Amino acid sequence: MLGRCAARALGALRGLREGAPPARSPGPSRRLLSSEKVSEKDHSLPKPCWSKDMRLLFDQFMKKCEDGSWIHLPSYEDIATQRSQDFSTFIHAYFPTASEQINKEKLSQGRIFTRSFEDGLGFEYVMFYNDAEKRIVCVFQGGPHLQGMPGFFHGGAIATMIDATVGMNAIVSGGIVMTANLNINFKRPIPLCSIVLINSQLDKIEGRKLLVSCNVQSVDEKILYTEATSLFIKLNPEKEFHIKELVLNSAPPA
Ligand SMILES: CCCCCCCCCC(=O)SCCNC(=O)CCNC(=O)[C@H](O)C(C)(C)COP(=O)(O)OP(=O)(O)OC[C@H]1O[C@@H](n2cnc3c(N)ncnc32)[C@H](O)[C@@H]1OP(=O)(O)O
Repeated sequence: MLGRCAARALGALRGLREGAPPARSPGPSRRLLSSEKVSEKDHSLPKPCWSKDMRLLFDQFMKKCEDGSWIHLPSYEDIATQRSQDFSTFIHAYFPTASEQINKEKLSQGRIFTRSFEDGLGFEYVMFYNDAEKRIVCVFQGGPHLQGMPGFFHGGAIATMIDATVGMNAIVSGGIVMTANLNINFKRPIPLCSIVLINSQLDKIEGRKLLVSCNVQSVDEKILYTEATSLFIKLNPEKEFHIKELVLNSAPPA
């Protein structure tokens, strides 16, 4: 019951952004003009580069969203710099010395790393959040530019997707957080261009610390590729930020 209420509340938050695609029936993304600096395209919706299996998994999870137990998380190229100035301001105020060293001219070109590749070549993924269970499942299809050893994914690419998934779980559960520690056991190499499931779970919150674990499995769950544990530190223990809303409605303004 509580879980459903939370899911409805999250769903309501989604609706705050004008033109946000509804959770149950995602619409097509608006075509970009070449002059636009930041794309409004929701990269977590089906694209031509998605394989049949990726599309099938997306449809299965969207079905699970229908009763509100799971929530589809949209994903854009930019979150902080365009959509929420106060988010950037907070982060820069938390790290004043590091902030001074940022090249402000380059800042406007900032993009979320996992969304900076051409469609199909890098990270294609979609995340679904279960509020009652504090879980995120990420369906990940890595492209050919993520190669490490010939024919397999680069370990750094896997680590990146793990960090993005457990990080999103920590953000949705705890607010503004940063990765303090990430431990990864690579148990089996992941064939290049395959689709895997990244299952993350919030294990514990201890004051400012959030512990999140995850595994990476084949779609049929027969192969356990990777296991990881992580520690996130909450930066805003007192200050309430609309970070959940920001994540769920993270499109830059039109
Ligand atoms: C929306 C799209 C986003 C998608 C998700 C993306 C997720 C990606 C997230 C990232 O990759 S973040 C980038 C990588 N991380 C960093 O650059 C963080 C660098 N580290 C820091 O800036 C600071 O160490 C940090 C902010 C994490 C903590 O510094 P603080 O000064 O705020 O906290 P402090 O050092 O006082 O530590 C608070 C508590 O955490 C504990 N702690 C901190 N770091 C720890 C550590 N590494 N291991 C164990 N414990 C640690 C520390 O001992 C202490 O425990 P107690 O409260 O019990 O005394």
